Amino acid sequence: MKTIELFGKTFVPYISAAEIQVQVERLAKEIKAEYEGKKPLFIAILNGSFMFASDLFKCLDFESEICFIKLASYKGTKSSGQVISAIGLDIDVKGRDVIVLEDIVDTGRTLYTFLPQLKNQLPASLKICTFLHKPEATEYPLDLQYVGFSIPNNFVLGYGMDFDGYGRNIPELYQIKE
Ligand SMILES: O=P(O)(O)OC[C@H]1O[C@H](OP(=O)(O)OP(=O)(O)O)[C@H](O)[C@@H]1O
Ligand SMILES: Nc1nc2[nH]cnc2c(=O)[nH]1
Repeated sequence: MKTIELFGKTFVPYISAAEIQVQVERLAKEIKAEYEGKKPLFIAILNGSFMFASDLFKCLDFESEICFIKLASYKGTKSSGQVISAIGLDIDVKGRDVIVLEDIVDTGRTLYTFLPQLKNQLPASLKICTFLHKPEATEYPLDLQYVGFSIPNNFVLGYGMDFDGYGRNIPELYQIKE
């Protein structure tokens, strides 16, 4: 793996594609042990999760469903603060065993704001599976049941994650060089 230059920033190799695959397979095994026979519904949050969701889903050799949604955030009224709405959630989640798929939990704000909306739709169960977690950066309390890697609070690039729109297609993970 070589160094990558993007918009004046330097990124250095961090986690190889082979190491990623090992953790994806480990997560798939853990999920299978808990969900086989339950026909779970995976809800992957676009854009960043597309590569992780694809790799994970390929490893799940039992009946499961997946859909991809986009979260749009906008300022609500003064009293309601930030509002996040889900675009593309066209499957009824009521009574379903739902697993939300994320590429990264950083501050935790995205999921902390969005999960109550999913809970309102009364899934049978609701868990989070995230490829990356930055524990030092997380300000919002979240129960993360499945985590690929816990990483330090440095900006990462690749494996679906971008810097100003670019770098999502890199099959391994890079870290910013400070
Ligand atoms: O825990 P948080 O601090 O809320 O950060 C995590 C969120 O940030 C990224 O999404 P982003 O908004 O960059 O959109 P993208 O997936 O389209 O790149 C990532 O995919 C998570 O959804
Ligand atoms: N690309 C990228 N997107 C993020 N979104 C939240 N944290 C990160 C990060 O470290 N890298």
